[in-house]
Amino acid sequence: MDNRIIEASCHLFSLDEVSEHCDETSCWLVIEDKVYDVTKFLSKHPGGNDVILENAGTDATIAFGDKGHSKYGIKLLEVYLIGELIEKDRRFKTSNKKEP
Ligand code: HEM
Repeated sequence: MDNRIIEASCHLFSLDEVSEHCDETSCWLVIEDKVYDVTKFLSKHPGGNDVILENAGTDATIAFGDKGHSKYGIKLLEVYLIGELIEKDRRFKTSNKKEP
């Protein structure tokens, strides 16, 4: 298990906080209640930065899932994981993490 991921998952954010990171200077996405900072990935995205920026600061679960990303694409998300949503903003309710 990757310690970096465990540590990153301890950070809890609200959707409001995520929504402040909505452009190329700071671009966060929510996918299945996890929060990703993909700012550094924008210029590397094979699908271009526009499609990510259109979803910047929002829950991009559907947008990401709709494009049929490969296993590699899904795995790559882990690199950009910074935390997860607070309980009240979760849609998937899969986390056991307690809020501080
Ligand atoms: C809402 C967000 C996103 C949208 C709408 C989106 C859309 C797309 C589209 C349309 C392609 C196809 C490009 C082509 O074939 O010309 C693509 C490819 C790809 N995307 Fe995304 N993407 C999103 C976020 C991400 C994120 C966050 C990652 C990883 C950190 C990622 C990783 C990849 C990879 C690796 C490919 C190449 C094909 C594959 O391996 O699946 N994408 N994306």
